[in-house]
Amino acid sequence: SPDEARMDLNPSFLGIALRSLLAIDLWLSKKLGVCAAEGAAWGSVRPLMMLLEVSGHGIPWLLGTLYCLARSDSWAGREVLMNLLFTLLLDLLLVAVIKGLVRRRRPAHNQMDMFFTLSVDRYSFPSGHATRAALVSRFILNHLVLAIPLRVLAVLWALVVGLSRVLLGRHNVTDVAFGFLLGYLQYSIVDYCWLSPHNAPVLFALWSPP
Ligand SMILES: CC(C)=CCC/C(C)=C/CC/C(C)=C/CC/C(C)=C/COP(=O)(O)O
Repeated sequence: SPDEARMDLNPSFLGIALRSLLAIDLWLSKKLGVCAAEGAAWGSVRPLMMLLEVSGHGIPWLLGTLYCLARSDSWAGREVLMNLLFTLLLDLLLVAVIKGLVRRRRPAHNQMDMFFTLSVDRYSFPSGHATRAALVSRFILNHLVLAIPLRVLAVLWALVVGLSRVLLGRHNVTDVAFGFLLGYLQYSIVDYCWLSPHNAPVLFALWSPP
């Protein structure tokens, strides 16, 4: 119809801005994917990036939290760990739903050699490592009493995990940027819905101290 033709010929400012952002994103992400393969410009740093990948993977965080929960002998410790577990599971669910809805393909230069992935992890938006890094870092800063250097380290770790996703070629810059934002917001949700023996007594009765 004439109306549709007019819309095609006069794309909105938002449409142009989004398309430009995506073009810059693809161009920048390709340039930054310097560890995407052994033979890439920074291929020798790839093992270090893979180590960062493991440090932000869901499996070690879930198993580590479950292990600490099983060993915890205080109510306060169990409460924090139970909420961390809830946070990690909520994050997996939310990222899987968004990845499944958006279905953005991973960058062409990525090698799909990640360990232990879910089927939705063939998609790249948002970066699950970035969401986890942001929320775990915020969780740690808010619930552990740490010296300043360790607090700085927690923030640096999250930033470096996010950066490593782009350097490895796993993600575009916008996947990681949105991942950070989502992880940050998810922490606010968890803080708001904080589980305690008062509002979830059954859950805590399951994990009575040994
Ligand atoms: C152990 C418990 C309590 C539950 C297990 C729940 C479950 C289904 C865990 C799966 C964990 C898993 C395989 C996570 C995938 C992590 C990953 C590779 C994400 C991709 O990150 P991205 O940054 O590349 O998007």
